[in-house]
Parts: sequence; C-alpha cells; structure tokens
Amino acid sequence: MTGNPAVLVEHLHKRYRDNVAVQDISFSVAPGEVFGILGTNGAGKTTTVELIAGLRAPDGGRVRVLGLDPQRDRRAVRHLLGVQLQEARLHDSLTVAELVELYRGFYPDPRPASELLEMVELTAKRGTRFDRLSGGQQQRLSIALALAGRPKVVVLDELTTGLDPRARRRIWASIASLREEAVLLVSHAMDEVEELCDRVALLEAGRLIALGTPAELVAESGTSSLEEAFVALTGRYVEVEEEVT
Ligand SMILES: Nc1ncnc2c1ncn2[C@@H]1O[C@H](COP(=O)(O)OP(=O)(O)OP(=O)(O)O)[C@@H](O)[C@H]1O
Repeated sequence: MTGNPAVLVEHLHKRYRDNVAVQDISFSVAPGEVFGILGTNGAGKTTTVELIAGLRAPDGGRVRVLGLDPQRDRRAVRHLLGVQLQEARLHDSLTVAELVELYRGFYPDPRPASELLEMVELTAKRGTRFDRLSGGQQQRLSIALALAGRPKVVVLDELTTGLDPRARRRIWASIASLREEAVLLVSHAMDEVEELCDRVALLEAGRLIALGTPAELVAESGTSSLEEAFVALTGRYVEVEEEVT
C-alpha cells in the first residue's frame, strides 16, 4: 500500500433528501500530515469526515483510506482508522480502564493502556465510571480511545471544544507528537488549527472554497490572522452566492 495517500477524496457528493451537504469536494491527505477541516456551521465538515470514516455512503465521487474503500473494505478500514466524533456516547456503566481495555481489544497492536491514560491525564480516573466523569474528561477519554489501535488515520471532530486551557495544551502536544498517523482535524478553534495543522481545507455550503497552509490562507485573503482569513473567505463566498441568486 506504499505510495497511497492516507486519505483521498474525489468529487465527493452527499445529500440528505433535498439538502445538499457536500458538493464536489476533492482533496488528499499524506501520511503523517495534520489536515484541518474548517467551515461555518452546517458547511459539511462532519458529513465529510463521516464519509471518510465509512459511517455514511457517498451519493457520488469516491473516498479511499490508504487505497481502500471505507464502504467495501469496511473491516480493513476499521483497523486503520481511529475516530473521535462530536459528543461520543460510550457505555455509561463501564469504568475508564474497562473502556480502554475494550477498545484495545479491537486492534491487533494497541497502544499500552498506561500510555493512553497518561496522554489525556486520566490515570487517576482509571476506576471511575464513564457517567461519573466530567464532560471534559469524557471528551479526553474519547480522544484516547481514538488513538488506542495505533491508527494510520485519525479523525478528530471538535478535538478540544470545552476543554480547559491546560488540557488543550496537553492534547495538542499529544497530537503534535504523532508521527505516522495522518490526522483529520475538524475545528472551530483557529489557535488550535494554526498550532497543529500542516494544511487546511475551508468548506462553505458544502463546497471546498480554499485549500492550503494556514499561512497561505492568510495571504490569499489579504488579512493578518487565520481567524480574519476564515471570516473574509467564507464571507466573500456568501456575497458571491447572494449576487448570483
Ligand atoms: N442526518 C442528517 N439529516 C439531514 N440533514 C443533515 C444531517 N446531518 C447533517 N445535515 C445537514 O447537512 C448540512 C451539513 O451538516 P454537517 O453536520 O456536515 O455540518 P458541519 O460543517 O459539521 O457543521 P457544525 O460546524 O455546525 O458542526 C447541514 O445543512 C445539516 O443541516
């Protein structure tokens, strides 16, 4: 499988009844790359990563994860992917340690439980049931579980939303230290994207409207920060749309 991009998306389309969520999106992510997916609310970010993870089937176009089709090669792709989705619900009555063991058991060569718990500072909570963890602790656990199987591709949706500043820094350091994994990071936090992402795709109304390094997006928009670039590029697109319609 050498030479395959970690993730390849070509002319992807997805609609929910008459609502088009993803329109003709194409990009590829290299092994080891941290790739940000940005966009306004409802732009199609979660739908895009769900299509990549094989949780939804595309209506058009194709997705490949290390050369495999997430729909057709479901089992193989599951072993290559680690997924942290927004507000993951896990088994309430299991403890942190039990959930970590459960997830490790799904994979042939999992990370050690102690390493996973340390990464997200939950070692002291090993014996605590999931439903007794705070919201931020639950989220940190979902990140550890996404990394349990040494995935080749990690999907992180809203990685550190709701986490305190120290936990955010800690998680950022863990993500930055990943070397083999390609990371798809959906985020609204521009500081996080600037810190972690090699390249960024900017989506608006289901379309890819900009793609490049954070510095390239800033330069393209003629602004001085990624936040300003986001507002300018998405705003510009909306104005063009309004003129056309
Ligand atoms: N299960 C669904 N059924 C119908 N429409 C959906 C469904 N999921 C998403 N949509 C619609 O598809 C579009 C894209 O949604 P998506 O969740 O991918 O956006 P997003 O960019 O992740 O947004 P946010 O930043 O708010 O999380 C939206 O218009 C949304 O209303």
